[in-house]
Amino acid sequence: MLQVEQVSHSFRNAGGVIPVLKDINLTVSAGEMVALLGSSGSGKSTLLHLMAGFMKPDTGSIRIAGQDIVKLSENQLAEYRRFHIGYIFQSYELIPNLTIRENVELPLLFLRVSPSKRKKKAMELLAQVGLTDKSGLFPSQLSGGQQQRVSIARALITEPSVIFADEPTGNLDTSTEEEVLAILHRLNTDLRTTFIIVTHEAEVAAQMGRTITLQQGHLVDNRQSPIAM
Ligand SMILES: Nc1ncnc2c1ncn2[C@@H]1O[C@H](COP(=O)(O)OP(=O)(O)OP(=O)(O)O)[C@@H](O)[C@H]1O
Repeated sequence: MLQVEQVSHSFRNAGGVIPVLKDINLTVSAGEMVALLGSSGSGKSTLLHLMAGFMKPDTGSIRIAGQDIVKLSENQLAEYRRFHIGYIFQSYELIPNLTIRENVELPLLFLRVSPSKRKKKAMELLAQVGLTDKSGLFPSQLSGGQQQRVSIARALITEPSVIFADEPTGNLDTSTEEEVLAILHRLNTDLRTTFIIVTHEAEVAAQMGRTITLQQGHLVDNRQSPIAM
């Protein structure tokens, strides 16, 4: 469902050109849970941003469900992201003055879904992540792990075929990390959502079905996890 072919990318700044990704090739099948592992600065977030359509690579193609997103115009890409892609940030990125339910509903507001349908769907997803009783609270009234569960519900509300997550448990303690990873696994099993998760923790990567390792912008390893759940 996701094919990255010969993707290279550089950043330009006052000091010159910084090559960040070099000739990346990878394929992810529908329903997989994949970890992107690598040391700091190896290019994980850059690759995730390219695959999620936040920016375009210098060269190469990125096909999601057959569509090369590199070829889309900015408007088409924004539209594509709204319908097909979910994104989970390390720092949750919830809107502080909206309630938990309103935060989860937000992607559907942009898709002009009616208020009653938005509310129903948001409450269903909040139930799935165990937060029904928190729906009327504001983000600051929730713990970090609860806020990340809200952001998972928000990412799922458009029923995207793939969810990209950048260090989704990076701000959480170990037991809360386990809870959040368990929710991602359950959603993967129940909804067959594909997850691509950036992490620098080998223990998190070991819980995914496959681990792709980057080193200084090169893909150096791509293997099934021996102990994947
Ligand atoms: N907007 C930018 N402009 C210039 N250089 C950038 C930019 N974004 C990232 N880089 C550089 O690209 C390289 C890869 O960055 P990236 O954030 O993809 O790495 P990462 O593996 O996700 O690291 P970390 O684990 O620390 O988040 C780094 O050397 C970084 O300094």
